[in-house]
Amino acid sequence: MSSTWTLPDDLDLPTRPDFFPAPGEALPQHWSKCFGCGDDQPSGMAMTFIAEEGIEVSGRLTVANRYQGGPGVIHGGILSVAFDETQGMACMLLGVPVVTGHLEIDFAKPIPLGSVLEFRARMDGMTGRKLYTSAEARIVEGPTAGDDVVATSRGLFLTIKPEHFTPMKDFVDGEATSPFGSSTL
Ligand SMILES: CCCCCCCCCC(=O)SCCNC(=O)CCNC(=O)[C@H](O)C(C)(C)COP(=O)(O)OP(=O)(O)OC[C@H]1O[C@@H](n2cnc3c(N)ncnc32)[C@H](O)[C@@H]1OP(=O)(O)O
Repeated sequence: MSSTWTLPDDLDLPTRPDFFPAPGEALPQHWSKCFGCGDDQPSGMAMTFIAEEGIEVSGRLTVANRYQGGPGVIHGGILSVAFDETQGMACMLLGVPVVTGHLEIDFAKPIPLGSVLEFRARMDGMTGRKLYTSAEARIVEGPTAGDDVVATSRGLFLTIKPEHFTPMKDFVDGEATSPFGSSTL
């Protein structure tokens, strides 16, 4: 089964901006306490990202034992976090903060614990504040590594003003080590 996601006809495709890291360079984390990528989040997934050619980014996740859902396999929610994070990072191309409005995943194959997953995401187009993204994941290390796509995702992100996060400021855990709400390069 796959989704019924269809892209609107009237999308613009952004070009790669000068400020974006060159292909092969690392992308900065967008928020140090983020569960997906933050280095100040000990319980987090510590994903890392690099800029690819064009308007693509890639991310890596090592499937730790604590990410288990069914016996021996990754939890679908963890996989969803990884897609959310990777597709959000693809939106860095715009240089403005975004949040996820809608995310949908197709889980195509079981992913064993201990696998290393590579996610590739891109912006498929935008209109106004709405950014349409897609991504896929492959197992690049582990007992079932190969070229097969093991999961796919489509997501809608909305640009926001930095003030979006201001009402949440009092709920941040501990001292922020990167500027609050600075989801930009
Ligand atoms: C570059 C930075 C890198 C960041 C990486 C981050 C990775 C992690 C990202 C996350 O997990 S963010 C956390 C999860 N998401 C949230 O907490 C967002 C919660 N929702 C909101 O705050 C608001 O609903 C939202 C800002 C998304 C939209 O509210 P707004 O009042 O700003 O917009 P509005 O509701 O007027 O919708 C604007 C347009 O988007 C459309 N829209 C909004 N939500 C939608 C939805 N869910 N599905 C489809 N369309 C949607 C809406 O129909 C409308 O379309 P039109 O312009 O054509 O009229």
